[in-house]
Amino acid sequence: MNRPQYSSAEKQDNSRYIAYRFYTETIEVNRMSALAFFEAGESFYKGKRFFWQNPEKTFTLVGLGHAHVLTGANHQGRFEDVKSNWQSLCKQIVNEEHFIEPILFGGFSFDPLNKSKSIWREFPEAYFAVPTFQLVIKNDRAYISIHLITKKEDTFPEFEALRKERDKLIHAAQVSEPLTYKKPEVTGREELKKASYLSSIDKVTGVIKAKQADKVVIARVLRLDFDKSLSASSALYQVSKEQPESFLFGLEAEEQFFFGATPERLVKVEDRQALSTCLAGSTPRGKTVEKDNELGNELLNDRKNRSEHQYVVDMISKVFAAHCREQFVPKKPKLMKVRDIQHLYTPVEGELKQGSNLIDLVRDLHPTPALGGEPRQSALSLIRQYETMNRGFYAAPIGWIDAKGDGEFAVAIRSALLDGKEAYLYAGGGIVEDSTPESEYAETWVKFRPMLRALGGQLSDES
Ligand SMILES: C=C(O[C@H]1C=CC=C(C(=O)O)[C@@H]1O)C(=O)O
Repeated sequence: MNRPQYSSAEKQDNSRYIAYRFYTETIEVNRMSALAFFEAGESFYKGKRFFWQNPEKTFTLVGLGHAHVLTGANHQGRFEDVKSNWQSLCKQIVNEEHFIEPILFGGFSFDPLNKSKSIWREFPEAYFAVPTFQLVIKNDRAYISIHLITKKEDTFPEFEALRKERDKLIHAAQVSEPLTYKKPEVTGREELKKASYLSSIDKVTGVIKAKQADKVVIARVLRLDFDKSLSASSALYQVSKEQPESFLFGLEAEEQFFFGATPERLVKVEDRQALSTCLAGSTPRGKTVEKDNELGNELLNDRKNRSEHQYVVDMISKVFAAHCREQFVPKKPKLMKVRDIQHLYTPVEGELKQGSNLIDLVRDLHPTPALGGEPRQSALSLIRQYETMNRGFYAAPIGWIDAKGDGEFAVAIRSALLDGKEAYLYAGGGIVEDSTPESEYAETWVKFRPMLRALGGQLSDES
């Protein structure tokens, strides 16, 4: 794979420093379908696109093409590298007056120290891009920015060509028929390493009983086969129809596409106000209002789920205490109800201290005990030992940061990796002392549902 390594905004070139220049130009356009804009990039920017929409639908982001890529293979410093390279790049922004900030979008892998065989061949430990064309829809208004990051002095012809290209993309997105795609046809399904998943739950509960850890999140993979390759646009279309109340995300890396509909915010920063969400402890939705409320109340009062949840609240509160001046943590969780599942949910808020930024929070929060466990390091080594797979970008931070430092990262759960005619779906759950393989297995079926619905897979009766 021929991908640039970490690139900093200033590099030594012929023994003198030549700075990158970061040109950005934004126009406001008539509101258009973000998916249609994503689709408009199919011919020329395939493999270099991303999509993001927050659950409130107040912020939608699409990127086409790469003005600059930051990737990483330096697991110890991957967060720092992304942070400092982005800050250096932002210092090179030429146009002081830009009413829409340029955005860096991407994610990190779950655990770079996991050396299990990986199907995530196009996704390095950190993979971020500044798009060439950036669509932002916020407050019901749409903006398209062109980004050009170059060392060249004379960029006028290049920029003119990009303006023409931008206008073609806008036109294509605006005049296209409303997107509709048929549900894909699943031709096969395999629960990968099911037996070892079930026995890992037994082993991990044993380790927890022996007091070597308090909580460990164990996940598994389901593979779906199709008769033809699915397009990234059709996958996003299906997921946006099926899961409107979650974060929707999609990240292309050459011919692989990682996408999902996650209810879990890792952290958001806006004007130095930080917000995180503790989400752990789950039960299915009931078929009737009465049953739904009954299940919800049971969850709120269930000792096992409350203890799983509390580990997350304690850890996130600790990280916020280190990075925020004041923090606000409600004493008791509430319920978050999404289409297929209800969770215990506690929001944590604070105001960033001088010197801390969004990427520092991402670095220190990942993985929370909702995806790793408690204590973190023991949980991670137990996951490496027992999970027998490589999570890639599943359960890891995915999101964006702008040139001002505002941004938002979600936890990439309820997600799948599309790879040609195959899709790999991921789901896991928090294991504590009294977890059982049967109930954990059933819970993973509930967590597979968002992606099964999107990809046309049969929902299991076991859930
Ligand atoms: C690991 C997953 O969910 C986590 C997030 C919310 C609730 C969870 C739970 O109840 O176990 C998990 O910690 C997943 O969806 O794959």
